[in-house]
Amino acid sequence: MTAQVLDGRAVAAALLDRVGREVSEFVADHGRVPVLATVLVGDDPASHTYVRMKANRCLKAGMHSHRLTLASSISTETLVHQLRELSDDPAVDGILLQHPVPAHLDERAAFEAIDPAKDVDGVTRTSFAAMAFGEDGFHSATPGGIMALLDAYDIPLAGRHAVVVGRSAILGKPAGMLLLARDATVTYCHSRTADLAARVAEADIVVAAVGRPGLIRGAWIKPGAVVVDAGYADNTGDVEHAAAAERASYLTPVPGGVGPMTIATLLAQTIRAARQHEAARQPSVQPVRGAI
Ligand SMILES: NC(=O)C1=CN([C@@H]2O[C@H](COP(=O)(O)OP(=O)(O)OC[C@H]3O[C@@H](n4cnc5c(N)ncnc54)[C@H](OP(=O)(O)O)[C@@H]3O)[C@@H](O)[C@H]2O)C=CC1
Ligand SMILES: Nc1nc(=O)c2c([nH]1)NC[C@@H]1CN(c3ccc(C(=O)N[C@@H](CCC(=O)O)C(=O)O)cc3)C=[N+]21
Repeated sequence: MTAQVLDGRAVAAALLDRVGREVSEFVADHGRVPVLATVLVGDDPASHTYVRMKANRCLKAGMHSHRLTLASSISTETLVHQLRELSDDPAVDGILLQHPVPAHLDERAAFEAIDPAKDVDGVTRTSFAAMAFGEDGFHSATPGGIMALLDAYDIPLAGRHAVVVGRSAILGKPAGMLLLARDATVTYCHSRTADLAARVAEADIVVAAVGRPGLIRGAWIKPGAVVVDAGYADNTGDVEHAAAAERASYLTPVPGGVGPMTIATLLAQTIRAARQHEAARQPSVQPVRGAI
């Protein structure tokens, strides 16, 4: 058996078409273009590439991107201040702070300086709680993109054993929460997991989110399992692809799988934020002046 490819590029293109149409409607209705602010700290070339890709996609979808690049030597206070300014800026609809920030900075404090109404990358604790409780809110972009990709292929999740390898706040942990919300039985694995091979071998659905090429061996995959490879180190995933494709029912390629879905989800959430932003500006019920 050779696995069917989960074509993230194609599913993302369809999603971005829809976003483009929604942006045109938004511009017609409100006379302005939605704006995504991206914040990058330091000069890691890979991070620059991702941020540039996101900005290019914004333009293609008819949105503006406002790029802020900060020196790696800045303090947490400065970064928090910059993010609060963007949060308070009425011209900004969505904010993305590229992870990871340099190690001397408090990344959590920086994420929390993002107004949850503008948290289109789903990194704040408000967004995380909404994901965990199954409430309305912005999804963490990569896990949201993974769910949209699984749904595009009608892959059933309820009652299936999902094994998530990796537990970062922007990827592994929220991916498990979203799978749990869809009634999967979820196991998290991480750097202290005792027998990774045995845990992966039990999975009906594997989500690899580590950043170590080849960590997940093809021979570990249960025949018929669905394999989602979110790893992205040197343009390479975490899964040993050729061998996994012999056993999996579905497999995401790298590139062309989770990456494009992440960007499409980010932009879909940005147009949603812009609409909510406009709705909040025009309250349908006018306050009664002098009533109290
Ligand atoms: N395609 C896309 O859109 C995106 C791709 N990525 C990619 O996904 C990968 C992970 O990103 P991110 O979550 O930010 O990375 P982090 O470095 O923040 O987290 C990595 C996770 O992997 C775990 N881990 C490390 N080594 C092992 C091991 N030997 N066995 C099992 N688990 C291990 C860590 O465990 P512990 O917690 O114990 O340290 C940690 O939870 C990267 O390659 C990144 O580039 C990320 C975001 C978006
Ligand atoms: N706060 C935050 N949110 C993120 O979503 C986030 C982040 N930080 N830090 C870095 C990672 C990495 N990431 C990628 C997004 C798209 C592709 C992508 O679209 N890649 C193309 C390849 C593009 C090419 O190289 O030509 C693909 O997989 O097909 C890759 C990687 C988002 N990340």
